[in-house]
Parts: sequence; C-alpha cells; structure tokens
Amino acid sequence: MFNWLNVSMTRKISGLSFVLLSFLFVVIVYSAYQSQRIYKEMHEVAEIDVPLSEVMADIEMLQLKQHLLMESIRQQGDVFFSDQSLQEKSIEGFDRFSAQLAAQLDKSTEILRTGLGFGSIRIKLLDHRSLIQHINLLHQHRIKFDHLVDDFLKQGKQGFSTSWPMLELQDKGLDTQTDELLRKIDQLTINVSAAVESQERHFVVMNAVLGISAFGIGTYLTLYIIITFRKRIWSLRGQIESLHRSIVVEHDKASVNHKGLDELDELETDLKVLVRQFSKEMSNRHKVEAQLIELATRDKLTGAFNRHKWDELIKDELALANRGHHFSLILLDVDHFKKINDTYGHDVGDNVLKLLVNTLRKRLREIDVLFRVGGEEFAVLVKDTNLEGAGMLAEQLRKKVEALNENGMPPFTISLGVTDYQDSDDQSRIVKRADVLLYEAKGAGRNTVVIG
Ligand SMILES: Nc1nc2c(ncn2[C@@H]2O[C@H](COP(=O)(O)OP(=O)(O)OP(=O)(O)O)[C@@H](O)[C@H]2O)c(=O)[nH]1
Repeated sequence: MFNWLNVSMTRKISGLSFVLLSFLFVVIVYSAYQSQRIYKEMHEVAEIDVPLSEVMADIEMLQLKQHLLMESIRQQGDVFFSDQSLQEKSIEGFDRFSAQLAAQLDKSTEILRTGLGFGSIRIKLLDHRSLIQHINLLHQHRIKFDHLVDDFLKQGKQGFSTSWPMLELQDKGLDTQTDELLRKIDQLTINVSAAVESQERHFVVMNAVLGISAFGIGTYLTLYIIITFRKRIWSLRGQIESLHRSIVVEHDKASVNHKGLDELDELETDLKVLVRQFSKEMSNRHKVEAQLIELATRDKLTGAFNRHKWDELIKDELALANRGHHFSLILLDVDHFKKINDTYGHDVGDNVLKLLVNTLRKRLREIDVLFRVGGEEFAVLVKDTNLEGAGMLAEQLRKKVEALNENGMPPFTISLGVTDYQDSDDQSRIVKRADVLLYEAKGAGRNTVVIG
C-alpha cells in the first residue's frame, strides 16, 4: 500500500505542488466556466426580462387609456350617442385598445416561448403553461368585450341603461384579468432574476470554498517545505558540529554554528568551515604520514635508509634490472670499529658512523641510495652504473673517508666490496657476492676496494 510518510521529500513536495497546481487549474477552469455561464444566463434573462417589462408598461398604458375612455363615456351617459365625434373617437379608441392589447398579448406569448427555449431554469414549464392559459383567457375576455362594445353601440341611447352596465362589468373583468396577468408576469421576471442570483451566489460560495481549499493546500505545502527543510538543516548542522568537534583541537571548538542570513546560509558557512578543517587535517595527516614513513624507513642514528627499506628497494631494483636497467652494489664496512668503540667509547663510535654517512652522502648522486644494513655495515645502490663506474666511485669513497680529519674524531677507514647486476641475480646472490668481495677486501689488509 502507498505510504505517504515513507516517500522522499522531493516526491512529497512534487506531489503536493502537483495537487495544488491541479487544484488551482480546476478553480480557474471552474471560474471561467461559471462566469461564462452566468454571463449567458444574464444575457438570456435580459432577453426575457426587458421585453416583458416593456410589455407590462405598454399594457399598463393601454389600461390607463381604456380607463380614461370608459370614464369619459360614463360621464357623458346617454348624451354620448348625441355626440357624433365622441362616438367616432370612442370607437377608434376601443378598436385601438383591442388591437394593441391583442398585439401585446401575442408579444408576451412570443417572449415566453423564447424564454422556454432557454431552459427550465429561466421559465418553468408550469409557469409558462399557466401564463399562456391566462393570456388565452384574456384574449377571450377582450373578444367578448369587443362584442359588448358592438352591442352597446348598436343599441344606442335606448339600450344605454342596460348595455352600459354590462360593458362596464366586462371592462372591470378584463381589467382584473389584465392586472392578474401583469402580476404573474412580474412574478415571473422576479423568479427569473432570482434564479440567476442564486446561480451567482452558488458561484461565489463555490469559488470561496475552492479558494480556501487552495489556500489550505498552499499553506500546508509551504509549512511542510519550511519545517522539513529546517529539520533537515538542523539535523545536518548538528552532524556537522559533532564531526567538527571530533576533528578539531579544543580551542577551535566554537568555530561552527555560525549566524547567517538564513538557515541555508548558516549551513553553507558551517560546511565551508568543516571542509577547511578537513583539508587542514588532511594536510596535517599527510605530514604525519610522511614523518612516520621517514621514521619507519630511516636509521635513527645516521639518517641512512634502514634494512626494511633496503629489502624493499633492492627488490624493486632487481625487477627493473630484469627488464634491462643496470645497477651496481657496494657493500662497505668500517675497519676495526670495535677497536674505535673500545678506545674512544661508544658515543664516539656513534659519531664515527654519522660522520661516515655524511661523508658518503656528499659524494653520492641523488639517485644513489645509501642503507645501513648492519651495525657498522652499509650498502650503496648505484643506479644505472656498470661495474667499472661503481668501482671508481667506491675508490673515491674510500679515499674521502681515509682523508677525513675532523676535529675530535679518530681517523678511520672503510673496506668495500663492489659488484654489479648479473643475469638472473636475486637479492641473496648479489648480496652474497658483494659480501665475499668485502670479506676479500678485509683480508687484503682493509682500507681496500675489491671489485668483482
Ligand atoms: N658505537 C657503536 N658501535 C656499534 C654499533 N653497532 C655495532 N657496533 C659495534 O661494532 C663492532 C663491530 O665489530 P666487528 O664485527 O668485530 O668488526 P670490526 O671490529 O670492525 O672488525 P672488522 O670488521 O673485521 O674490521 C661491535 O663491537 C659492535 O658492538 C653502533 O650503532 N654504535
């Protein structure tokens, strides 16, 4: 099952943003659709409302004229029939009233039919039917009134007392029916407007609900992002701080948790400090490593490489020699060193060894490597040099040591055995050969170089 809590922060933020954007899209589409709909409805309502209001005003005007006409005849009484021009004007007035009322009623019927075409929201079918019935009834009343007008005119002065009350009664009925129709039409226009107003209210409420929901989602998203980021940043800064505390010395410990423009700025500064601290630590570590390597590979007394380094380098050199590089090996030993120790003391013996190494180093090239391989025994790896060259070097070294005349130091000499790499040599073979040569040099009276 989908578990919202376990998804990544990116997916959560993307998901919430998608929901928010979709929601806003729905709000926009809904608003556009509803606005369009309300505009259309208002337009349609105007097509019903305005002409019906006009019809009502016209009918009211007709009623007023009709009242005036009836009133003027009533006031004349049977004298009406003596006034020819009044009769003619009245006939004309009745005809006009009837024709115009019929026209207005037809117009109302047409408007109502149009309104019905806009759908039941504008004019309900029942209202429509009731109004059409009422209009038809009014037509019948109007026709009946026309007949009564004819009777009234035909009967003349003699029939005035009987025909006039009937005509007045019919006119009143017609008037009442017309008022009733006007009231119904008025109610209809109110209903039609109310339907649109209800739509507008609904639209406003829906928009408010959607807007508040979008605001809610937006607020949740914003708070979620802020809180999550702050939590993560605090946690990261905590980790950075403990990391920092674990790698720095005591007096530097307050150098994280900087104040900045915002959390990210502070995090960035903390990270920069940590990275700086790391690089400092790395460089210190490299120095310490170099010192350790130095300590592990050098002889403490003389500074020459030790036996451990010798074992390592001779193997490398033999491997190179197998691939065509040439090298020679000088083994040398201080003559009668025991005697020096015994005569001058152990400290002087130590100083003799140091002096010897310094003297040899001065003559050796950068690429040649000097090792202390025993108590007073040393080896020199003479790279890229054949036996003859190594022999000459050994002789020069012997002479230099022999010629030493250091203040407070006893004179001493060295014996040297020199050999070079020969095919299929290994460490023990080449060392053994040099050792034999050194032994020969000792046997030959010491302070001697033997090459072989
Ligand atoms: N002062 C001092 N003496 C050392 C050191 N290492 C070894 N020795 C001494 O060096 C002496 C070596 O003596 P031997 O092996 O008899 O050799 P030698 O006296 O030089 O005689 P030959 O080699 O035959 O000329 C020993 O007495 C060791 O105690 C050191 O680091 N310092």
